[in-house]
Amino acid sequence: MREKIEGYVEHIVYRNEENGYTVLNLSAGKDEITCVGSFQSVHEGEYLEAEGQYSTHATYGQQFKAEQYWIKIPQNGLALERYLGSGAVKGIGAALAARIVRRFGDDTLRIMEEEPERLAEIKGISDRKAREIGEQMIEKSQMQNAMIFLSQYGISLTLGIKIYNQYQDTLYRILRENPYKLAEDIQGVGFKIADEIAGRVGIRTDSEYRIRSGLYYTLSQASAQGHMYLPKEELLYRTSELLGVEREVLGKYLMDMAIDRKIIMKEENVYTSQSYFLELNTARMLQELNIVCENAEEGIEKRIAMIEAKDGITLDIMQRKAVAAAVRNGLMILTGGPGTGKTTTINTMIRYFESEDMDIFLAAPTGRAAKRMTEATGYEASTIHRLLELSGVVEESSANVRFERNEDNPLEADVIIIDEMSMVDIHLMHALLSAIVPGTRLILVGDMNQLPSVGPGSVLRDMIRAKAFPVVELTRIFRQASESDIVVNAHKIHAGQTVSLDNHSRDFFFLQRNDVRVIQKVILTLVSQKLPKYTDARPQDIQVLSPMRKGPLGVESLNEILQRYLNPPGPDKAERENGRGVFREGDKVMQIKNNYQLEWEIRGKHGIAAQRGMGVFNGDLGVITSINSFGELLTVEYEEGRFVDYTFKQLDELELAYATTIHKAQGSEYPAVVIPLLGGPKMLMTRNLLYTAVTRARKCVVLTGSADTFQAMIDNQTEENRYTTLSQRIGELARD
Ligand SMILES: Nc1ncnc2c1ncn2[C@@H]1O[C@H](COP(=O)(O)OP(=O)(O)OP(=O)(O)O)[C@@H](O)[C@H]1O
Repeated sequence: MREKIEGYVEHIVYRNEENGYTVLNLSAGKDEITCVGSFQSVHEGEYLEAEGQYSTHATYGQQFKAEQYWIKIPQNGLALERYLGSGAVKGIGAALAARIVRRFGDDTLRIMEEEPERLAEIKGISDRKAREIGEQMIEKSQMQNAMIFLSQYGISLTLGIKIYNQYQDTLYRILRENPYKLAEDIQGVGFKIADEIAGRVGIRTDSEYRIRSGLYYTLSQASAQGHMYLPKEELLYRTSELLGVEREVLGKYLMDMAIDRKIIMKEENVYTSQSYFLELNTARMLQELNIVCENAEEGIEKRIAMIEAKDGITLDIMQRKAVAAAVRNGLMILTGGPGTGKTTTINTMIRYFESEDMDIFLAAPTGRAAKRMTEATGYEASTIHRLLELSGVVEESSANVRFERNEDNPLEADVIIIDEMSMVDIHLMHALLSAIVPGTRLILVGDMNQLPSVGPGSVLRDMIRAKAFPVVELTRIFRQASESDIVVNAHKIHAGQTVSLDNHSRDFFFLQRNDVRVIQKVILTLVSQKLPKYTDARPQDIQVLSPMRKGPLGVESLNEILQRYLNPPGPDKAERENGRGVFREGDKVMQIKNNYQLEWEIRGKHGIAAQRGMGVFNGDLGVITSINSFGELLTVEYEEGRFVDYTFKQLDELELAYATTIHKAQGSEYPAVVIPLLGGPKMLMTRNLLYTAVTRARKCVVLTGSADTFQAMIDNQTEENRYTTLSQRIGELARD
C-alpha cells in the first residue's frame, strides 16, 4: 500500500555516493522510521516528505521504501541550525550555523533568501560570502520548485535533476512550448517520454515540434533495428502510425528538417545526418587505406613457401593468394565459412609480417572472440574496444563512445588484423578506421554468411558487395567429414542441401521429438548429464540456443526450467527478485547491452583489485558470485576472473543465460550447443539463423524437435533486409 510519511532527517546511516542509494533515520513525532531510497541530496536536519511503501527486511526489520520525496527546509530555530550545520549550504559549518540562527532566530530562512546581504553582519561572513549564500538559497529553492513542477508530469527525481541542470529557468518555457527538445538534449529522455509530457502539457498532436520529433524518432528506431536509413515512403508510413497523423501532413516537414541538416535525403532515402556521414566517412577512410603497397612485390611467393616449409604446412592456392594479397594491399578482406582455414591463413600472415619485423595488432569485436583468436594464433589479441582504448567519459549507446585512439592519436601498427568482422557494426568500424593511418595494413577476416551485426549496418557484406577492395573467399573445407560433421553440415545448410539426420555422427545429433514437454526434458538431461560427460565440459559450458524468447521453448521458459534444476534455491544462496524472475547466487547470466561505463576488476589475493578496467558488453557471460541485499549489490564474475558489481537498479542489464537467443550468441563459440526447433514464425526461422546456431558449437551440437522445422529452415532463404548504402558510397568514391 502506498503511504506518505514526513519528519526530520535524524541521521544518515548509509549512502552510496555513486547512485544516491541512502538509508536514513527519520524522526516523525515520537516514531523513528528507517527510510531507504534513492535520494539525490538529503541532509541531516532537513524536513522530508516521502511517498512509498513499508516493507520488512530479513535483517533490518521494518523499513520504508521511498519512491518519491520532497525536501522542506525547516522553519524553526533548532531544526534550522541543525540543517545549516549539516553542510547543506556550502560555506556554512556547525559553528557558523549556530551564530546565524542565534542572531536571526525564526526569521533566518527569510533573511537568507530575501536579504542575504544582512548575513555579513555576522562575524566570519564577508559581503561576498553573504552574496554567495544568497545565490545558493535561490538556486536551491528554484531547483525545489522545478522538481515539484516536473513531478506533476511523472518525471522521476534523477531525470528531473538532469532536466533542471540542462535548462535551469528556461525549463518551464521549453516544457510548455516544445517538450520534444528534451528528447534531443537529454540522455534518458526519448520520444515516448517527451510525447507523454507533451500530452499532459496539452500540445496538439499535429504540432510542428511533435511531427519533427516523431520523424526523427522513427529514424532512430530504424537504426536500433540495424538500418542506416529508411525509404521516404516507409518513414512516412511508420511515423504516421506512430503519431496518428495523416501521412500527407508529414511530408513537408522533411524538407525543413533537411534544410536544418537534421536529416539528409538522397534518392528518396532518408538518413539522420549522423547515419549518412557515418557511411560516407567510412567509405572515404576505406578508400584511403586501399592502396597498393610498393616494393612489396619482391619474393612474396618465395617467402610464403619458406614459412610453409618451416611450419610444416601446405597452403591451398586461395590461402596463398590471401597471404599475398595481405602483403600487397593496404586493405584486404578474407572471408569463408567454418573450417575453411581462415585461422591457418591468419597465422601464415602473422609469420610473414613477423619476418619483416612489422608491428602486428590483432583484435576482434567481442572478448570471447578475442580470446579464441589469442589461442588460435599464439599472439595476443584484444577486443576492438580495448585496442582503441575506450576512454572513461562516454555515454551509454555505442553511437557515443569515445576512444583515446582516434585521428589525432592513431594506432601505431604496421598491420592490424580483425577477426569476426561480421559482428562489427558501422559505429565501431568508423571508430576503428578513424584510428588507422594510410600505410598501416588492415586485414578484415570474417564469415559473411553469419547473421549481421547487432548494431546498425552490415559492414562486411557491404564492403564485399562493393567490389572495390581485394577480397579472397575460402571455400574449400579442410576439416575432414570424419572429424567434424558440424562443419560439413553447416556448409550444407548454407548451400541449401539436405542434411542427413541419421545420427551416425560423433558431433552432430538430431533428436526427433514433437512434444514440447518432452523436448524440455531432453534439453535438461542433455545439459545436466549427457553432454558434460560426452564433451568433458561443465554443465554451465553447455549452451542452449533458442530461436525465440517467448513460448515454452523460448529463452525465458527454458531459463526458468534450467535454473530450477541446475541451480535450485538453497539456504546458503542469496536471491534477488527482479521483474522477470529471480537471480540467485550461482546463476549463469548474460550482460544484454553494451555498457562502456561499468567497471570490472580482477581480484587478487584477499579480494584486492589487481587490475581494473571499464566496459561489459552485450553477450558477455558470467556467474553470479554474491548478492548483497543491504548494499543492494550483485556481483558477477566474467571470464578471465573479471568481477563486476551491479547495483540492484542496474539489474535490467542482466539476464539468466542457461539459454540465450541465437542472435545473442553471434561471435561466441561453446564446447556444446543444444538447439530446440519446433515450429516458429517464417520471418524468424531462416537458413541464416540455423547456420549461425550450428556454427556456434565446437565439439558437439544437438538439435531437438521436428525434422520438418529443420528442413523448413534450410529451405527458407529469407534474409533480414537492412537498409544500408555503404557499398553505394564506396562505389561513388571509387568512380570519382
Ligand atoms: N592448407 C591446409 N592444409 C591442411 N589442413 C588445413 C589447411 N588449412 C587449414 N587446415 C586445417 O583445417 C582446420 C580448420 O582450419 P582453421 O581453423 O584455420 O579454419 P577456420 O576458417 O579458422 O575455421 P573456424 O572458423 O571454424 O575456426 C584446422 O584443423 C586446420 O589445421
